[in-house]
This record gives sequence, C-alpha cells and structure tokens, in this order.
Amino acid sequence: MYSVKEAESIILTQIQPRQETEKVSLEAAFGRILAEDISSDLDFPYWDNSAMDGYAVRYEDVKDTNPENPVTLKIIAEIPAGKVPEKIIQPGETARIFTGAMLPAGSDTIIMQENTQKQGERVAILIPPEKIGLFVRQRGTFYRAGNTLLKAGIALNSPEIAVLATAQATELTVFSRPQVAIFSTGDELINPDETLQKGQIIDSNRYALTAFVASLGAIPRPLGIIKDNPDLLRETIRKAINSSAIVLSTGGVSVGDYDYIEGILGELGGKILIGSVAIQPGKPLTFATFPNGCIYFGIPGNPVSALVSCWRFVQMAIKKLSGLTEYQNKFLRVVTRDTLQSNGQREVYLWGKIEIIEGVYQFQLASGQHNSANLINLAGTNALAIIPQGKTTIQAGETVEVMTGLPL
Ligand SMILES: Nc1nc2c(c(=O)[nH]1)N[C@H]1C(S)=C(S)[C@@H](COP(=O)(O)OP(=O)(O)OC[C@H]3O[C@@H](n4cnc5c(N)ncnc54)[C@H](O)[C@@H]3O)O[C@H]1N2
Ligand code: MOO
Ligand SMILES: [Mg+2]
Repeated sequence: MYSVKEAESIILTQIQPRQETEKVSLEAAFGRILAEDISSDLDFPYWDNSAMDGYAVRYEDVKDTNPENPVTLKIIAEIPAGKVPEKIIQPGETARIFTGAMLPAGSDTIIMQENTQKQGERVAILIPPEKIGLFVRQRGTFYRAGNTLLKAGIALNSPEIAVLATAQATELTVFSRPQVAIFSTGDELINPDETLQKGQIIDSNRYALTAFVASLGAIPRPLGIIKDNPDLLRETIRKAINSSAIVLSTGGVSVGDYDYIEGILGELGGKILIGSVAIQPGKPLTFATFPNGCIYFGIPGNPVSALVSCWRFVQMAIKKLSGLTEYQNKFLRVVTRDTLQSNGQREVYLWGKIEIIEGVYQFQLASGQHNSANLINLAGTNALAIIPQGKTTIQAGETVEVMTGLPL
C-alpha cells in the first residue's frame, strides 16, 4: 500500500500534457487552456493618454500655481477620446482633454477638471500637480510590444480573455479537451429513474463523476452501469481504453469475490502501478496505464470514497493531461472549529466547509456521519481537512491542513 504522497507522485509521473490542440475563436475561448505563448506587437497603453477629464498642460507652466494667484492658460484645442491631436501645446497653452484621449505633443501632465476654473477661452489652474506626468498613462508602461503577454498552459478566464482581446488575438490555439470514459460497476446498481427493489443501490457515482469531469473542462463519456460480469466488464474496458484518454470506473476494486477490475486490467495489458493507497476514504484505488497511453483509475465504489479519490488524485491528473501548468492540488492551513478524529491508520480526509469567520478562514466539519457511504452530508462542502497518518486527534482551535478548491 502506497502513501498518499507516493501515489500522487506515481500518478503524476505517468501523465504528460497532451499534444493535441485546436483553434478556437476568442468568443469560444473561455475556460479553455492556452496552448501557445501570446505576445502582441502593440505597446500597452498604445500611446500616451489622459487618465482624467481635464486639461493637458506643460508641467513647467503650472508647477507653481496656487488658488490665490492661479496661472491661467489659453485653451487651444479640445481632444475627446479617439481624436488625434493636431496642435502642439506651446508655453502658456493647454488643451481640453478627456479620459482615454491621446496626449497632445508639447504637454506632459494632466490637470483634473475639479482643480481648474474655466474663464471663457482660458482656464485657471488652481492646484499645482504633485509631479510631472501626473494622470498621464504613458505608452508601453503596462506592457512592451514583443514580450510574452500570456504563457501556454494557463486557463482562460475573464482577465485573460480581456488581455487577448486587447492583443487582437482573435483566434487562439488551445489544448483539445481530453475525453474521459466513466462507468459504474455492480449488479446492485440501478438508474435513478428505476424503481428501487430490495437490496439495490441507486447509481450516484456516474452522475457525480460526470459532473466532476465536466467541471474540469474535460469531456465526460458516461457509459452507464456495467454488471459484475467479467466478460461485459472486459468488453467495456477494452472499448473505453481505446477511445478515451482517461477511464474512470467505480466499484469492484476491493477484495470481494465480485471485485474484478484489477484482474481484467491485467488481462488487457494494463500495467497496474497502484493497487491501494493509505487514504481514508478511498483505500482500494487502482491505477493502471496501457500501452496506447490510456490512463485508468479504478475508483472505489463507496460514493464518498469515489469523490475523494477524484478530488485528491484524478483532478490533478486531468488537469496535467489537459495542459494546465498549475495542476497541483491546493492546500491551506486553517483553524478547525471542530475536533477532528482518526484511528491513525491512514491519512484521513474529512469533508466540510472552509468558511470566512470574522475575516479569517476556518474549517467546519460537515455535520452528520462521516462514513464513506454517506454522500448526503457531502452536499454543500468545499474542502477536505487532512489528518496525517499516525495522528489521531486535531483539537478544535488547532490548525489543520485543508485541501481546497474542490470542484463541487
Ligand atoms: N474485506 C474488505 N472489505 C472491504 C475493504 C477491505 O479492505 N477489506 N475495503 C473497503 C473499502 S475501504 C472500500 S472503499 C470498498 C470499496 O469497494 P469496491 O470499490 O470494491 O466497490 P463495491 O464493492 O462495488 O461497492 C462498495 C459500495 O459502494 C456502493 N456503490 C458501488 N458503486 C456505486 C455507485 N455507482 N453509486 C452508488 N453506490 C455505489 C456499493 O453498493 C457498495 O455499497 O470496499 C470495502 N470493503
Ligand atoms: O476507504 Mo473506503 O474508501 O473506507 O470506503
Ligand atoms: Mg467490493
């Protein structure tokens, strides 16, 4: 049995960012992962421009002005945003200017309107600017043409989309989304629209995993429920590994008589790299690779074990495969509001919520039973508190390591 850290490292070593890319328009780029470095041949700002509605002046002219005896300047032009200034500001002159408008030659500083008083063709500057260049957005001070603007491997969210638009990057190369096959195994399983008979269990894992995969931007391929029948399982697995980058099955990975997955993976040429992990919930995690590059996760059937395995291990695998540079899970150290307990045998993950209490992050354990079959109290959680192997108690008020950013 591997430790959680060992299992993480084995999994990550097997996963290389995919090479397949596609072109998308800027409109369709949200949520995608950039597969090329982006630069622009434009400086940003594109040219010196005004940050205020006011007057473009020569600093020399106004630096000693004061409200009692203000300097007055002759207004020689009006420059709204979008208009190219035609006149050069000479000593004693100014131009009326608006936010975003190009600075006229000869001027170097903007006086905001509130610090002036218009007197017909002239304007009195009541307050001197604190420094030369005040309220001027200088060309190239945010970004210099030719430098890298955005690096390959980042996810495109609103800020990056804004940058791409401004760089006129209207068509982008992004990583194509990996396909992830998902199926549930077990004779006891029924679909949610079927009538529950004695002894049966409604398949929740397939839905949970489909949502989980979609939340990571990969393409889920749900294949339904497969009975505990070695022939059916073999056929399903064979098809899945030949058509998907990653396969996720739930159930059938423990030591029971109907737990067939590991044996079948071996028969089909899979290399079993992990058979179990010292994690609770989620111990019987099976991880295998196939000669065609397909990655297989045999995930424990208990619904909480299934999702915890996904969050702890599958998440980073999908992210890395998808081309994301930042694929590692995120951990925080926060105070726990509840006492957390373990029998010390495995690294224990307890589900709950990170909440902001008086401006500080704190962990609150989900109420109700912490049992790997109890998916009910998973709802509404957003974090997993971790009790290291060998430790039995973390008292309320103490600090605990929490895995966060779960795509719940
Ligand atoms: N003798 C031992 N028994 C078990 C061990 C062990 O070490 N020795 N490990 C336990 C642990 S830990 C886990 S976790 C489970 C894992 O079991 P499997 O992955 O083999 O899964 P199944 O046996 O098929 O099912 C377990 C449980 O989960 C329910 N289940 C399965 N699939 C679904 C689904 N799609 N949706 C909802 N619920 C599902 C299933 O009905 C069972 O109740 O093994 C322990 N046993
Ligand atoms: O580790 Mo199992 O995953 O307790 O239910
Ligand atoms: Mg079993």
